[in-house]
Amino acid sequence: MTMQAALTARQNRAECEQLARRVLMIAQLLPHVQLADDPEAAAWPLAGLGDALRDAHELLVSCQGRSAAYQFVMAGRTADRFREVQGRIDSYLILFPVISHIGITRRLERIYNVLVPDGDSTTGDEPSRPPPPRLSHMQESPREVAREVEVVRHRNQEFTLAEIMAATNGFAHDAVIGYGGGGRVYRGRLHDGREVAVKRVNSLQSDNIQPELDILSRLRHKHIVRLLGSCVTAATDKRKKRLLTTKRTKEPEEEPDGFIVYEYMENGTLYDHLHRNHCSSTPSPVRVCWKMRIEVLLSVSRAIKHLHCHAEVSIIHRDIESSNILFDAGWVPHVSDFGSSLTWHVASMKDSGLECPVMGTFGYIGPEYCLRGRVKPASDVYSLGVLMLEVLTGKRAFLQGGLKIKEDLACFASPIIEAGNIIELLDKRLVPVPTPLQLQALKRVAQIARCCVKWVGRARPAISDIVANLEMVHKLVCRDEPCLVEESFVWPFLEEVDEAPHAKSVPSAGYQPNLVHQKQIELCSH
Ligand SMILES: Nc1ncnc2c1ncn2[C@@H]1O[C@H](COP(=O)(O)OP(=O)(O)OP(=O)(O)O)[C@@H](O)[C@H]1O
Repeated sequence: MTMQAALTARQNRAECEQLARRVLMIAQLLPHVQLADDPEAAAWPLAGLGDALRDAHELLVSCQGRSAAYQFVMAGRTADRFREVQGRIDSYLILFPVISHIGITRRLERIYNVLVPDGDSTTGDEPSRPPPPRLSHMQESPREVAREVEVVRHRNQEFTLAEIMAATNGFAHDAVIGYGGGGRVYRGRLHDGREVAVKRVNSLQSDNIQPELDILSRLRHKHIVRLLGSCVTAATDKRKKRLLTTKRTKEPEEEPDGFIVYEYMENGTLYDHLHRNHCSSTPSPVRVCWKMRIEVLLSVSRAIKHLHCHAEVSIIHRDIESSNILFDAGWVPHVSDFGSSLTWHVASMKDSGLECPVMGTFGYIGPEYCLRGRVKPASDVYSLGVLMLEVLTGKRAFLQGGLKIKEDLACFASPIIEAGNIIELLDKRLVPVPTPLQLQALKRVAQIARCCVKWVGRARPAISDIVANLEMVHKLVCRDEPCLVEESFVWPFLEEVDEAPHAKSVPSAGYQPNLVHQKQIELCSH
C-alpha cells in the first residue's frame, strides 16, 4: 500500500519515494527476523512499527491531489511530518541487526543446551555459573533442533598408521599406560602437540571398534572421555578372510587392526587412586578428601544421565566401574570404555530389558543382567550403586579370597547401611574423619547407593533422581553451616522397600554365596 501511495503521490515525490524505500526494506527484513527466532521475543522491540507504517501510509496518501495553495501553506508542516515518520522508521531499521544477533545467539545456546545439558558445569570448586537461557522446545520442531545438532556434530579424525606409529614412538614399551580386554593402551603425542591415549585393538577384537566409535562420536560431555579419532588398517578385511578360510594351525599373528585415539587422561583411574598404593609424595586427592569423592560420584552420575536421557540415542554403558573412571590433568573425572555400550530406543524398549550376552565387570553387574541376560538402564544404575559403595568404603567391588570371589560389595554393605552403621562402613585409611556435616552427606550417599543396588531393577531410582539427590549431597558438603534445604528435601526413593535377597545376609560373616556370586564365578571360570 505504501509503495502504491508513493507512486501516485504528486507532491513531495522525492520524500515519498524515500519513505517507500525504507518501508520496502522493513518488508524484506521482517520475515527473516520472525523466522530466525521466537516471534514473541522479536515482536516486543518492534511493537510501535505497525503504527509508524500506518502513519507513513497516511502521509503518502495525503500527498496525493492537493491544490497548489494547500501545498504552499502546509509545506513546512509536511516536511516536519516526513522527517518525523522517516526518523521513526529508521529507528526500527537500526534494531534489525540487533534482533538478528539475539536470534543467532539463542540458536547457538539451544545447540549448546542439547550437546552439554544443564547441571553439567558445576563440580569441584569451580564457581557455578548461571544456566544459559533456554528456549522452549515448543518454539521449534525437534527435527530442526536435530538438524542443528547434526551440523555441529563432532567429526572424528581418521589417522594413518604412520601418524599412530609416530605418536606412540613405534608402540614403544615405555609408552604403554594400560591393558584392557581389547588390547594395550599407549600414551602418545600427535604432530600438533596434543597428548593422546591410543587403544590398540587386536584383530580378534576389531569388530568391537566400530560400535565404540559410533557411540563415542555422538557424545560430547564434560565427564565423558573424548574421542579424537581412529585408524582402521587395511589388514582388517584380509585378516578376516584368512581367519575364515585357512585352517588354523597356529595362533593368529599379533598384527593389529584398529586404533582408537582418545584425549589423554593424565591422572589415571579411580580404581588406582582407591586401591593402589602410590609412591608419590603428594597423596591422591581422591584418597584424602571426602568432598572430592562425592564430586566424582556426582560427575559420573551426570555422565550416565547424559547417556540415558540426553544423548541423541539413549545409551547403556554396561561397564561402569572404577577402572573406567579416568581423571584428566585438572582432576575432572571422565567415564571411559564404551566398548561394551549399546544403544536403545525408548519406544521399542521392553520393561524386561534387552536380551544380550553378559558383559561388564564382576561385582558391578546387576542381577537381572547377570542371571537372565537382560540389560536395561537400571543395570547401569546398579553398577553406579556399587561404585558409590566402593568410593565410600575404599573396598573393591568384589572381595576375593584366593581364586574365589568371596562376596560382593553390594551384599556386604547393604545390611550395614540398613542398620544405620555408616561409620562402620566408611574408608578408614588416609581419608580424614568426616566432619558432622560430611557424615550427614556420606550417610545420604550410602542410602542412595543402597537404593541403586536393589535386587529388582524396577525398584532402583532413575538416574535423574540420583543426580538430583547427589546435587543436594554436594551442596551439603560445600556448606559451612547446617543445610536447611536438606530438611525439606524429599528423598522419595529412599523409603521404598526391597525384596533383595542380599538385604537379608549377615554383614561380613565369611563367604555368603548367593545367586549372583555363583553366576559371576561361573562366568569368571567360563
Ligand atoms: N584416555 C585415556 N587416558 C589415559 N589412560 C587411559 C585412557 N584410556 C584408557 N587408559 C588406560 O588404559 C586402561 C585400559 O583401557 P580400557 O579400559 O579402555 O581398555 P579396554 O580394552 O576397553 O578394557 P576393558 O577390558 O575394561 O574393556 C585403563 O584402565 C587406563 O589405565
